[in-house]
Amino acid sequence: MRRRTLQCPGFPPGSIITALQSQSLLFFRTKAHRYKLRQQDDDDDDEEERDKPKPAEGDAWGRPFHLHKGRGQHILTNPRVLDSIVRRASVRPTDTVLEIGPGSGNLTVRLLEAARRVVSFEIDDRMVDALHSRVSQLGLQDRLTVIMGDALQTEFPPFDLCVANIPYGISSPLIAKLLFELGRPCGFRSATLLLQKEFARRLLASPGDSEFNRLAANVRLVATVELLMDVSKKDFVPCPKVDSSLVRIRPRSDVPAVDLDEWLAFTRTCFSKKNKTLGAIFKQKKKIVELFERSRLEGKACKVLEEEEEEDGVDDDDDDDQLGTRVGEKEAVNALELNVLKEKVVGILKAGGFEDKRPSKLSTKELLHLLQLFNQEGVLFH
Ligand SMILES: C[S@@+](CC[C@H](N)C(=O)[O-])C[C@H]1O[C@@H](n2cnc3c(N)ncnc32)[C@H](O)[C@@H]1O
Repeated sequence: MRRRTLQCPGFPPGSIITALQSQSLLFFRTKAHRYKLRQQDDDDDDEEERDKPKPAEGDAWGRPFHLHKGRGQHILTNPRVLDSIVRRASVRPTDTVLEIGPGSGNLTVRLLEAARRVVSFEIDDRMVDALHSRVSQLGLQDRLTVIMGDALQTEFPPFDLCVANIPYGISSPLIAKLLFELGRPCGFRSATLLLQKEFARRLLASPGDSEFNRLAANVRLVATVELLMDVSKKDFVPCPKVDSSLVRIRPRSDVPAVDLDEWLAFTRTCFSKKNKTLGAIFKQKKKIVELFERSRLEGKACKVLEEEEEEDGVDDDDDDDQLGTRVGEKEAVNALELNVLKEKVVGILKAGGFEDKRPSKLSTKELLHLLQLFNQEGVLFH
């Protein structure tokens, strides 16, 4: 049977990389060489051995290996870029580094050389095995802890820096986890992450920029973001469709005193239609109902009805007619309360001068001010 195989740096001879089953020749640079990747048939093994490119990275795999695009398995193979990531991450010899998605370990081995220890989260058990073998061969195993599992679902241990070429599919929730779920202060100096270029641009956007969105607004509240370098898609195997950017995210030490859950729920509402005016967003019935359900007004409205029910001796055994009346009463009260809430919300927006403004143009200070105005009037988002 003819089977397609592909040689590439970071993989042992004979590795099967299904994501790369194209007939074309692929080229990419390494520090010293420009390696040629060539698809060959298995029955050309002898020729393959002769012609095979020297792996750019040490590796320990001795068995076929399929890369899963769905898990973002694009291996960064350019040693220049890998070295640069570690350098720009400013790793200190005393640091514990958190790495998400070590894959075959191209970045991990460099981090291990620079840091005191590395804790890596990897979801793919085949990668974990390969990483363990590779790191053991280098004698660096004592400084590496690999946690097998989904990085989003597993608690992070304390760490000084996060440095990672992450699977791009988890960029948003991972950044949210790093910045909003580790408590205050976060306890780490910075996260140096390789991200999809377009995603990185959104993260770097300022209010008024077309890319500015809820994620950028949330991140700006608690961190600063800087662009370190762009990385070509040609530096990965298999070659993804998109280019990448390395960014550094630094948690702020001066985070405004705001309930972060309340802030996140508030920006979710504000940015639900980022190019509409806040007046248009908050006048939507759906939004008012959501606010009604969450705000204290709901508590009050329901309480009134519950008290009435207690006084009337209404209980679960009431017949359907009585229940129907009750439901009708409840709906009427709810409709009234909804109108009151809508007027209140519009009044707050008008008084603060926000009715005609668009969320994508508001600074953190302005958003915080609006949230404060809402909260002062008892309108809660969380
Ligand atoms: C883009 S590759 C990076 C590999 C390596 N760091 C490199 O630079 O070549 C992403 C890695 O993350 C792993 N991964 C995907 N989803 C994950 C998750 N939710 N938690 C932990 N690891 C994950 C994949 O199996 C893959 O090894």
